[in-house]
Amino acid sequence: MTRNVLVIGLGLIGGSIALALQKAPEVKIVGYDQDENTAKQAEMLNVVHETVIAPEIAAKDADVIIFGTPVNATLVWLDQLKDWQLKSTVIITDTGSTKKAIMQKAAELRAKGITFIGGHPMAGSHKSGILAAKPHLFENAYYMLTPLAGEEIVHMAKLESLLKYTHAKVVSVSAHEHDHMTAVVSHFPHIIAASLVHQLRTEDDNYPMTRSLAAGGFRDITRIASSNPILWRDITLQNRKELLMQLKDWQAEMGRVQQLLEQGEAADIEQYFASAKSVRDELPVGAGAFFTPFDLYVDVPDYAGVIAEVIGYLADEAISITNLRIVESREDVFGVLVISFQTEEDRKRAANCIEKRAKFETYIS
Ligand SMILES: NC(=O)C1=CN([C@@H]2O[C@H](COP(=O)(O)OP(=O)(O)OC[C@H]3O[C@@H](n4cnc5c(N)ncnc54)[C@H](O)[C@@H]3O)[C@@H](O)[C@H]2O)C=CC1
Ligand SMILES: O=C(O)C(=O)Cc1ccc(O)cc1
Repeated sequence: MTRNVLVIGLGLIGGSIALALQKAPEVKIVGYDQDENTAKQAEMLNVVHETVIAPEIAAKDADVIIFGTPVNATLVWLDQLKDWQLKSTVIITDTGSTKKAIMQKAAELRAKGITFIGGHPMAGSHKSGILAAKPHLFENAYYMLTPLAGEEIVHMAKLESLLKYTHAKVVSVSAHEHDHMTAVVSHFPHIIAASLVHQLRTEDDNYPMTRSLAAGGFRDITRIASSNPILWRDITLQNRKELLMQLKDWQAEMGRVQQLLEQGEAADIEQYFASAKSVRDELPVGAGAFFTPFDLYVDVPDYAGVIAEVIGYLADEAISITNLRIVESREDVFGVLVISFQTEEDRKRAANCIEKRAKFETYIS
């Protein structure tokens, strides 16, 4: 029997979910986006099977409804859908980066007999919009569910039987655990990235050249400052309490750094970096990664056609790539070519192939 899925909000995440779920058998995916142009593109690019001009039109036939909207917009919809005509068996979920406020609304929905299970795929990018959507975005990433206490197992099973087509690792946590952990690894780092960019901007008057030197490390650590400001405004507002606690810890940490600098003890400063390095080096690779997990760095000399040469070797061995970019971190003759793969296996094969055939050094960041 056909499962009707309604996706509301067809940007990076809603679009990627819709594309991934098209691999499920007997699923019809209907989409809605408040932006008409996005809705048109969703149809043209076959991200969904069809679109509707108002979500309540498709909601009455939906077996599953998924919100891919910014978290404040989701709260507004959750209020409105209390008056929609819905199947008694419908499962409603979202993809939002915050969970506490959304699960408070879920409790109100439960009181009306409507099932809402919070969801958050821990994969994405600083890019937004439907054109950035891809079916494999969530592969190998954690997909957190935040059911209300006492949620029925059959409801969870129904949702999970669909989400398995994202090939993500589905785990359940409480809304509080969710908002605490994501504040640490995702939301607070966005604030730090934005603040570093603001700090760079203050250099413009006296040292305008500083910007041109912002390569390599600075670009890496501030990539997420290029994310959609509306999305991050809403996430920050909804997770304000956790973020204020993170900020307090950060200020204490900076106090520790200030002391290290004032004391100027080489061994203590080295230890500070060494202990951070050992924790960073032990972080799991590939699991729960936010961006392309399987990047391979290739040291390539600067001559015409070098990229085509490397890609040619990979094509010869039928190793498919998902992305390609140059990191402009060096001013000398060597650049760093970063090639992304879908799996660890592909990355290993590519490293062997490039080292053997091109004799260029490769490494993993
Ligand atoms: N960007 C990321 O990497 C990740 C984002 N998320 C969460 O996923 C959700 C969507 O984020 P993205 O896809 O990145 O954003 P996006 O900006 O790419 O897409 C959002 C879409 O929702 C539409 N929209 C906005 N307000 C709407 C409304 N009131 N009704 C209907 N449609 C509306 C927009 O037109 C747009 O197409 C957010 O809740 C975000 O917190 C979750 C994981 C990763
Ligand atoms: O691009 C990145 O590294 C991200 O941080 C993507 C991201 C954004 C929001 C989320 O809730 C989860 C992941």
